[in-house]
Parts: sequence; structure tokens; C-alpha cells
Amino acid sequence: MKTQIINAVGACVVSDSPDTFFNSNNSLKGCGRSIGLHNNTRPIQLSIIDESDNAYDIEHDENSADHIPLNEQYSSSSSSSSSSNNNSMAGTPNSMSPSSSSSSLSSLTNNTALINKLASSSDGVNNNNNGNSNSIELHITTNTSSSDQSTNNNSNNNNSNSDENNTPPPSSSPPKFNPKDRPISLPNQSGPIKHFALDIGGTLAKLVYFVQNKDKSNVNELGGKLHFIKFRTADIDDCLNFIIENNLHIEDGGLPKVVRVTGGGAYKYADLFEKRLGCKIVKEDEMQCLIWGTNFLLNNIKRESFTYSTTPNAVSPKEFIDKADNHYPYLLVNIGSGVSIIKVESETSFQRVDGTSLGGGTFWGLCSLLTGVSDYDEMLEMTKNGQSNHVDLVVGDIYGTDYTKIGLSSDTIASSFGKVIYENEKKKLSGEETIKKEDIAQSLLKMVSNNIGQIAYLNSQRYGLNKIYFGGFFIRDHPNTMQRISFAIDFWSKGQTKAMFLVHDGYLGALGSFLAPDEDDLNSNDNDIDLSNSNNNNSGAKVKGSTSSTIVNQSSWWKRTTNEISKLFSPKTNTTTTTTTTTTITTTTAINSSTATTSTNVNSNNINNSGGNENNHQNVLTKSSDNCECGCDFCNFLSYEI
Ligand SMILES: Nc1ncnc2c1ncn2[C@@H]1O[C@H](COP(=O)(O)OP(=O)(O)OP(=O)(O)O)[C@@H](O)[C@H]1O
Ligand SMILES: CC(C)(CO)[C@@H](O)C(=O)NCCC(=O)O
Repeated sequence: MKTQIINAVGACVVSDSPDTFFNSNNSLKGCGRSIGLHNNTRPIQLSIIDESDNAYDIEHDENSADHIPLNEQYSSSSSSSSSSNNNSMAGTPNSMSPSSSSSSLSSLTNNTALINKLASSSDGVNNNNNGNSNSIELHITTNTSSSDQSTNNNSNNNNSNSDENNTPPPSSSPPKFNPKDRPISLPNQSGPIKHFALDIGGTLAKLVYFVQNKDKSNVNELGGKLHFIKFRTADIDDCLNFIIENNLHIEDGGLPKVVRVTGGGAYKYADLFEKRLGCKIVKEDEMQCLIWGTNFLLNNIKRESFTYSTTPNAVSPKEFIDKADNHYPYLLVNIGSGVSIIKVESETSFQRVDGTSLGGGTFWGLCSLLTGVSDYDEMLEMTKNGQSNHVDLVVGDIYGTDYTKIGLSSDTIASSFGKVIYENEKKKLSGEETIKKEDIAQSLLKMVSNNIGQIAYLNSQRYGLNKIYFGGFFIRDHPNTMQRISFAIDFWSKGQTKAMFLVHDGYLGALGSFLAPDEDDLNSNDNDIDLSNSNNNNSGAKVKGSTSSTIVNQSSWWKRTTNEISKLFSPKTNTTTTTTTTTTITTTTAINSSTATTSTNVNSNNINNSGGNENNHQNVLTKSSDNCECGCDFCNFLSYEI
């Protein structure tokens, strides 16, 4: 059976209806899932209308936010990336001030750079920040024939959204596109990937979905991008409206679409999502998804991880790290509302070793209480313009000098907020204004970042790890935050360890949920396997399936992510090459308080198929630092700015 799909950007794809993971040209079909790929599909055509009401298809615009997804609204906020205030991040010690930086990043894939030509801008969460004069409305035209429509409407009584009586009102707060939410290009993806996934946390709900590139002569070369967008969890209806307005939820072939959701909201909002979307919600373990997402990025995306300078005003504070053949073991410190610290030993072995409730939510909450400002971006702006030593008691305040004997310089923070009492009293006496909110914001950011850095470092020592990655939306590519955490790790490790960050820091869990393996793979047995260490009180990941099948199936998932998915980024060559690799995976599982170690051999056939425009540009591919000027779409993938 053939399926004709006019996908979200108007490209027409004809595909067989296989349940296989990859197309013959190695493109990703459904991340291992058959959903969305067989039977009939409701075709959709998206257009956007400009102010003069001229409808046009979404274009790939190299000169602007080229990969603005289905919906867009340009941010009017000024860039938050540059910061030149020497005092703004002064702290432990005070000489640590923020580095000015361009926060524009780029991601290169295995052999291919992503299209990333975005100017930096403030971190816009999609939370009612409306009112931009240059916003563009989204207009969706469904090209659905009446028979298609009725099929879909009749197919699922729960699908409230294909029913006109239940059509949700247009979102009052069109999502604000944030250039930092960088799409991931899948240039070799020929078919549509029709599922989407969510990570609904205590503060933010993160969504990952795929949009196929528009119209190419050869359907096998269409390519597409994974897009990322976030909403406040408190405004979860905005997220639902976005999904509905963009028809992401439309079921396939009469079956309710399966949506993988991770994070606490997978439980809290499961009923709401099922009711409004008419989809089947599959809950994915939060820790497991974080690791799937992180491993995927580290395995497949060049220029994904980087270190950040601890030096004030460094000209280019980011230093990208070459994709390593083996990045295990490492520690992942995910700073969301709260903080989870996970030791990752291999593709399939991880353990949540620690956590702290003093996380991003703490900074946000306390800062709001103490300054009266509740907008997160505004808070971060304030951190740049304050002087924390107006409120923090530093060693010099106590000693009048350094305390070199124990390695403390005079500007080391001795006590966060320890000066407030004195300062307030002094100010009251002299009639000066009370403590500035900018000082408070900066001190809070340092306090939370230092504390997390310290706990992270201690855990790295506890497990003998020298690689520490920081993720979560607390990081969100904010110069002050990254500089502070980098400084903390440098400080505690005495320069021995460097903090590492990820371009897709806030989307690790959502990406992992998007990539989650087949339900069939994992549901062969309903027993859960606790991947945590039995002697650890913190919750570890529970993975569905029996011991052996989970290991085998996780192995196959691993094989796909490391070998198969990477082909999505690889240039095609004229010749078909076949290489066989044998890899040993060691999985440590703790079941009923006992720990078992299992080794599985995986033979993977790594087949590169031929064909593709890329052939003409091999010279560029071999030297990723060079840019081909030819201007073709493929070579534009190689262009990036930092
Ligand atoms: N625009 C924003 N609005 C609110 N918080 C933001 C924003 N940008 C960054 N943050 C920070 O990100 C944190 C939330 O991060 P993240 O989305 O990773 O966590 P979460 O999944 O909501 O939380 P948890 O995993 O603990 O349930 C906030 O507490 C805040 O510190
Ligand atoms: C509860 C979660 C896992 C929810 O994401 C997160 O907020 C967290 O890790 N909090 C810290 C909890 C602790 O103290 O270990």
C-alpha cells in the first residue's frame, strides 16, 4: 500500500507503508515506531499569511530564522547574549565577571553542519509574550478530501480535535519562536516522521516534532528538521493549542496517535492530553529519556557540547568539543526546577546518584520573592547589572585580606547574602536606597550555581568521573549561568575538571522521549527493571521489559542511535560500503536488590547508500571548517556562525 502525504510544509511524499525503522536510503522513518507511517494519513498543507494576507508556504530563509517551525512570532526582546559588565558575575572570587559572548551556536552533524544562522536573542518561553507588531499569523489549510476527513473523524471518537464542535479556540498566545531552540537537521530523512514527543516538567513543557523540508525534485533527498519549542507548564493549554493548531496530533489510519511523554506531567496531564488530543499517551521514564537524549546528541551531533570560559569578558567564551568516539563514563547534571545527577557508564547503563531541591526553581522562586520580578528573562538581565558583593559577605570582608592558607582569596564568597543585615542597617542610617534588586538577582544566581557546581563536583569525585555535562533549562545558554557553573567546577576541582554544556540543554528529556524505542520492543514483558543501584535511595530509571529482552532491545536501540541514526547526517556516497562492527555492551541492572552485569554482543551492519547532491561537494564534507559557496541547500547545511 502506498501512502501519499502532503506534509506539514507542503512537500508531497509517497511512501510504502512499512514498519521498518529505516528507508532503504537509511533515512529515519519513525524512530522505530510504525505509527504515522502506515495506512492512510490525513494530508495537511500549512501556509502562513503575512499582514497583507498573502498566503505563502513556509520558506527556508537563509538570512533569518531559517528554520522557524510551523508557527512563529519574532521576538522583540533585545539580545541577551552580550554582557560586558565586569561586575555582573563577580563572586567566588569577584574577579569572575561575565564574558561577553555571542550566544549563537551551531551544531554540526557527523559530516554535515546544521543550518544555523541565527542571531542571539533572549530566551523566549511561549508564555503570553504577545504584542509584537511583526508577528506572523499561522494559517492552516487542510487539503483533506471529505472522505479523508470523515475517515479520521469516525476513526476515533475520542479525537475531539478533528471534530469541529471541539475545535479549540486559537491560542491567545502564539508561541514566541526562540532562536536558541535550535533545530536538528536530518538531511537524509526522506519520509515524514509523524510522531512528536513531550517532556512536561515542573516549570516548562518541552515539545519535539519533525518538519520535512519543502519540495525537492527527488523525494529521497527531502530531508527535514527536528524542531524544539517550550511552554510554561502552568500554561499547558498553550502547548495543547500549539499541537492542535498545527495538526501534530492528527491520528493515522484510524488509530489514535501514540504520543510519548516524559517528566512529571506525563502522569499529571495524561488524562488531559488524551482527552484533548485523542491520542494515546505513553509515559516514558524521565531519567531514561534524559540519557537517551544526551547520548543521542553526544553520539551524533558535532559541535553539540562545549566548555565555557571562566575568564571575564573572554572574546569567544565557548569552546566546542570534538565528538568523541567514546564519551563514557560521564556525569549528567540536569538542572530543571530541581536537580538530578546521573552517572552514565555506557549506552545502556546509568544511575541517578544524587539530586538537590536547590535548582532552577529555587532561583526563579526566590528571585521573584525578593525582587518582585517574575519574568525569567528579566531576572537574567538583572543579574548582569548587579554587584553581588553588596549582599554577599566575602572573605575580605571578614579577614580584610586573603586567607591564602586555606586557599581562599579575599573575593571568595564566604556567605551568600551574609552582608544584607549590615548593608541594610547602614543604608537605613544613611538614608540611602535599600539593596538593589540587581544585586539580589546576581547573588542568587551565584548561590544556586555554586551550590550545584559543588554537589556536581563532589559526585564526580565520588564516582571517579572527570566529565561533567550540565543540562536543563536553568542553563539555557545563558552566559552568566554557564560562566558561573564553569567557574564553580574550576574552583572546586582546582582547575582539574571543566564543566561541559550542550546546545540542546533544555531538551534532553524531550529528545529522549522522541527517540524512545518501540513499544513492542519493550513490552515483551511487563516486569520493570530498576536500573538504579540497589543501595541508593534515589529513584533510578525503570525500563519496561524483562531483563534479557530489555538488554537485547536496548542494544538494538543503541545500535540504531549510534550507527543507523548517524546515517541521517552522513553524506551519501556513490558506492555502497559495508562495514561490520562488533561492540560489547555492558548493562548493569539491579533487580530485587541484586546487581547483575550482562554483556551483549551486537553485530551491526553499517551500510552507506549511494546517491545525493552531496557527491558534488565531498571536498567540503571532508573539511568541515570550509564552506562551499555554491549556495545549494546541501552546502548551506554546512554554513554556520558562532
Ligand atoms: N523562560 C523561562 N521561564 C521559566 N523558567 C525558565 C525559563 N528559562 C529558563 N528557566 C529555568 O529553567 C528551569 C526549568 O528547567 P526545566 O524545564 O529543565 O525543568 P522542568 O522539567 O520544568 O523541571 P523538573 O525536571 O524539575 O520537573 C526553571 O526553574 C528556571 O530556572
Ligand atoms: C523530581 C524531579 C526528578 C522532577 O523532574 C526533579 O525536580 C528533581 O530531581 N528534583 C530534586 C529532588 C531531589 O532532591 O533529589
